[in-house]
Amino acid sequence: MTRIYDISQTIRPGIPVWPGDRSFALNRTWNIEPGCPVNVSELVMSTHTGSHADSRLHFDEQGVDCAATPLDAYIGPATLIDLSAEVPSGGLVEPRHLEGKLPARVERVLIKLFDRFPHEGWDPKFPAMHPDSIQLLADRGCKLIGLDVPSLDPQDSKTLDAHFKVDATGMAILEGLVLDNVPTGDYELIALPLKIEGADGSPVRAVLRSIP
Ligand SMILES: Nc1ccccc1C(=O)C[C@H](N)C(=O)O
Ligand SMILES: [Zn+2]
Ligand SMILES: [Zn+2]
Repeated sequence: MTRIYDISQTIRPGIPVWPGDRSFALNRTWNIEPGCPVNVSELVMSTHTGSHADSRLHFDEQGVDCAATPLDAYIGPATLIDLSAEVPSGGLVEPRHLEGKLPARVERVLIKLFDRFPHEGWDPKFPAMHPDSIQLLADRGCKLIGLDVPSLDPQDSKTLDAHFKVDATGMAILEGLVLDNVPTGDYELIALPLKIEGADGSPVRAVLRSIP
């Protein structure tokens, strides 16, 4: 019997977003009433709201958008590890944190960095990735990195060292996952970005399916 773990944030009014970014809104544009058989709404949101995928366009003006991003990285075997006790607030995931926790080859890695996901708040000191850790993952064959924190890089980064190292290694990026209450181990990941032309990021409905 396989089990599905929903590792997605609930997109809702008031969902915490990157400081200064667009708040989420769901606005009703049509209402069921005489002469109108349907309710229809519009979404107003940052492309980096909640659990999302970055496209290369997010940090590279010449990068591909979500509509042109290859999908193979977003479906398939993934390994979830928990570094929330090892990496301090404001710290970086260093290669030494990964060496004892990952096999020699790994296709996709999800890393839990929050002790408890801050559903109602924003932690500006969220842990992030050292670029050398990205290289270590790439050397082990990794083609997707997923985190529970809002960015691969620290909130105050202006150089985006981890993003550019990911770019150089061709890895796909998921951020803002909710990895609480999921046992560490091996799963099938399904987390497809929407096919939005021109988008630098896209919300995903990310799930992990247990492997029988
Ligand atoms: N909304 C923003 C506005 C300005 C600067 C960064 C963001 C981010 O969301 C960070 C993004 N999630 C990232 O890929 O690191
Ligand atoms: Zn992002
Ligand atoms: Zn990012």
